Amino acid sequence: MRIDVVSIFPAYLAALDLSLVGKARTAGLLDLRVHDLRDWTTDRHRTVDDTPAGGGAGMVMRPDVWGTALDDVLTEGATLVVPTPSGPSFTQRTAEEWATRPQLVFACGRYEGIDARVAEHYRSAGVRVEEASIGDYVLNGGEVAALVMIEAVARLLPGVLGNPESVVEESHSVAGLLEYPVYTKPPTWRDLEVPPVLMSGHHGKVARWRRDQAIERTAARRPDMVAALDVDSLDKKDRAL
Ligand SMILES: COc1cccc(COC(=O)c2cn[nH]c2)c1
Repeated sequence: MRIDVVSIFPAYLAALDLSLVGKARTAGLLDLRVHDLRDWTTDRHRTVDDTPAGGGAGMVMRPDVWGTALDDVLTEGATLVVPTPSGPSFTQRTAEEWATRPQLVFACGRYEGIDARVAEHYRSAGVRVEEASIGDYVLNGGEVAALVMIEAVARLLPGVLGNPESVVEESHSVAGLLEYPVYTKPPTWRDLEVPPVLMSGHHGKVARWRRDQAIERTAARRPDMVAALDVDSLDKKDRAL
């Protein structure tokens, strides 16, 4: 998979050279390229923004500079991702879908955002354009959101994570449930005990306890997710436990 990030703060993306994503790059599993949007400016001041049409505070990123940059970066079958507070929520399902794409191009907006005609132009040119939000808050730019989404996608790529089982088991992957609480040694720590069932060696009981914990946690912390639960599939899995 190829991932490109276009930003006026390319240094922000240096974190991608570390750990998991860094290993995936050196192993050739991920072709990650970071670009400075200002490389596509033509004026002496390397201007990327201008005042908002219709007035109002702040600045808007110009369509012409973004257009020349994205024309150079987008390849056949690419998905253009625009991190923005006003996009649909990025979830584990989104990460799973994007992990199958040949190329993701992240357009990191700053200021008040990017001229809306950029997304409109590429959509009408047949490019898959996905505006995506990582949460209901406003950041100063899309770079941090791009880091979040790239990590969530990259770790799903075959060979990137040492231990593939841990991808399946974990939170938000099992039937839309939150993850159960985890424990390790020592069996007692500051008078707190590991739940005895986990020390029983009875795998069926452990699996059921974990399932029950995941359901309880989801109901307590994320009632919104309970509404979307596929109870039948839960039942089926429960009967198998
Ligand atoms: C492209 O237009 C804009 C405008 C304003 C801020 C940003 C940066 O993204 C976020 O703030 C964000 C992404 N998910 N949750 C918050 C982009």
